[in-house]
Amino acid sequence: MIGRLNHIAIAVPDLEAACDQYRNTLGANVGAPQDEPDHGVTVVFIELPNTKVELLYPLGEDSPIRGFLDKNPVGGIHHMCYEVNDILVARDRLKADGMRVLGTGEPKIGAHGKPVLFLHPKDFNGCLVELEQV
Ligand SMILES: CC[C@H](C(=O)O)C(=O)SCCNC(=O)CCNC(=O)[C@H](O)C(C)(C)COP(=O)(O)OP(=O)(O)OC[C@H]1O[C@@H](n2cnc3c(N)ncnc32)[C@H](O)[C@@H]1OP(=O)(O)O
Ligand SMILES: [Co+2]
Repeated sequence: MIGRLNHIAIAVPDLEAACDQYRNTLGANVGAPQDEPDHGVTVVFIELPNTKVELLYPLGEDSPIRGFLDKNPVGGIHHMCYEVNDILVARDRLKADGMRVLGTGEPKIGAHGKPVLFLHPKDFNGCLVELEQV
């Protein structure tokens, strides 16, 4: 069911500082910040040869990552995003297996303009999982 690793997301307390570090200290190809109000975050993608890093910063009062940053004030790995061919088939199969799909259970359009869903971290060894339909 899951395919390529699309990205690994890191929640950061200072987006500009994290971008500077990846660009200047790590010499990475750092994209421009994208506000994603429907998801309550500002994201920056860092293109790597074999996957992407997604830097996350809270956007708005109801950001779903605010609690994470309160618990992890220096930041931390927030989620892993795997690619799937059919997100509704994947969702229904995961629900049938008793996995918790977060939010309404309906996919939202993510930062790449593709449908995404999130699966509860407690069902995946403490790892928040995002699925993106490609
Ligand atoms: C623009 C879209 C972009 C893209 O790639 O396209 C994105 O990736 S958007 C990313 C931001 N959106 C989301 O993360 C949506 C899904 N996340 C959520 O719904 C929440 O973050 C949730 C429910 C996972 C956690 O919310 P919150 O921390 O407010 O709730 P709890 O305190 O009840 O947490 C429950 C339990 O889970 C632990 N937790 C929380 N976040 C994570 C995490 N990222 N990884 C692992 N574990 C996590 C939290 O510590 C609690 O554990 P407990 O032992 O009960 O204290
Ligand atoms: Co993501």
